[in-house]
Amino acid sequence: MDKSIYSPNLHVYTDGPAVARAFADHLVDKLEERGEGPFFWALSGGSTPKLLFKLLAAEYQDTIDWSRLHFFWGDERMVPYDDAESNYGEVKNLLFDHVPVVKEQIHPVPTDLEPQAAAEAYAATITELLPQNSDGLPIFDLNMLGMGGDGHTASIFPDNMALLTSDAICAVATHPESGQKRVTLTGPVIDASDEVIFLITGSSKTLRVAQIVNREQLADSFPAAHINPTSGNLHWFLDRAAASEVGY
Ligand SMILES: O=C(O)[C@H](O)[C@@H](O)[C@H](O)[C@H](O)COP(=O)(O)O
Repeated sequence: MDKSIYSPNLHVYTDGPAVARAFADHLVDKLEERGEGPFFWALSGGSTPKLLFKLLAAEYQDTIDWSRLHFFWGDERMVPYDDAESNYGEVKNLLFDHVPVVKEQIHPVPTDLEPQAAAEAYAATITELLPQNSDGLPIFDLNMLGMGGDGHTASIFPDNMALLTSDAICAVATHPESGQKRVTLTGPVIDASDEVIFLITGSSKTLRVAQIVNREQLADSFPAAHINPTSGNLHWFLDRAAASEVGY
């Protein structure tokens, strides 16, 4: 990792709910800033996003013009949508069933297909709907990511760092412990996003966050440490627990 260029904008909040609220308010600001037109948002799975989806459903019904939003996923588990493991199913239960989203603007990974076919079909949808940059890569307006305890992000795991530089838009990944098949956006597509925001909370992430933000040697082995959007709009929304070993 080129230590001279990797420096996420850190935002530290009291706890998980405060991180979720900060993200929700940022989304409102981003939509206002854009004025009008479609807004392409890639969601992530994980625990902190659950807090966000519940908050949006409870308090942001009237604050957000839901008709502008197109929903995608940074990664998805290859399970049925009604499976407890489904990232899409999670958002449907916590958010989509409670706010006036436009059904046709929800673009889940087609997990009823075989993994490779699902990745190709999902990539075709993304290519069809999103604007592209000068490299022909789709531009998400906002890419929301988490970071696993092993430093993975989306479903780019430490044992498959090649996905960080893949020329595919989406790829099939395998969870290193469970063997679960996933579809994930690749590193170059994530880095083509107009803005990338990591939501990282809890003491289980303290060491990893410190290793990456303090640019310790080990950082190179964590996929999350390599996400660096060409826009420069890289933000880490942390709670105090996750940020407690960051050297300012
Ligand atoms: O599908 C997934 O599992 C997520 O996309 C994954 O990348 C997640 O963001 C991290 O594992 C962090 O999850 P937590 O926030 O629950 O620690």
